[in-house]
Amino acid sequence: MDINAVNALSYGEFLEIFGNVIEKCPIIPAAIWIHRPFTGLADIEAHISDFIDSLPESGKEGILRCHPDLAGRELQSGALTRDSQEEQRAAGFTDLQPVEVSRMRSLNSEYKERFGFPFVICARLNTKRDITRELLDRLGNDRAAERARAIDEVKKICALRLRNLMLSDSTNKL
Ligand SMILES: NC(=O)N[C@H]1NC(=O)NC1=O
Repeated sequence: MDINAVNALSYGEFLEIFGNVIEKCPIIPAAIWIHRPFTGLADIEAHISDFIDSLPESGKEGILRCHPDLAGRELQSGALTRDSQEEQRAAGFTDLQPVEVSRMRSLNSEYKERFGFPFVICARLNTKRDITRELLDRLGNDRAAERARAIDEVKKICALRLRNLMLSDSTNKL
């Protein structure tokens, strides 16, 4: 789908296709709709990024809390969004040994206990080994630095989801 096709979508169609580029936060693509016509993929990405940056810290944490845990219960019960399911699979989280699942769960809990929001990382850009190492590393950050780091990861996830949508013929979904 090229940018002209994106600009020709109705509001409802746009949300149907781009509604989950930030996990479970359709209000974000809804909010940037006003900036149409977009000049390209980078323009959509920049509007989303600016919108997120304009939020108060509580709003940014709210976005983080919309993300499911990596290797969490939702993965096991099949309750993830399709995007998240594919990303977690790409990082190897669908093939974990029970001992690896327990390790991830306990690290996720420790992280959440420390920061009050879930650990977020762009799974497609990392292996499960990188992710465990990063989680341990990032546990040493202070809350403000960690919030900013996690939001950067949200933007990376968004960039890849947008690319996927633009490269696929998403209008077929309508
Ligand atoms: N917690 C977390 O990082 N979740 C995610 N990361 C990613 O790439 N997709 C997700 O759902």
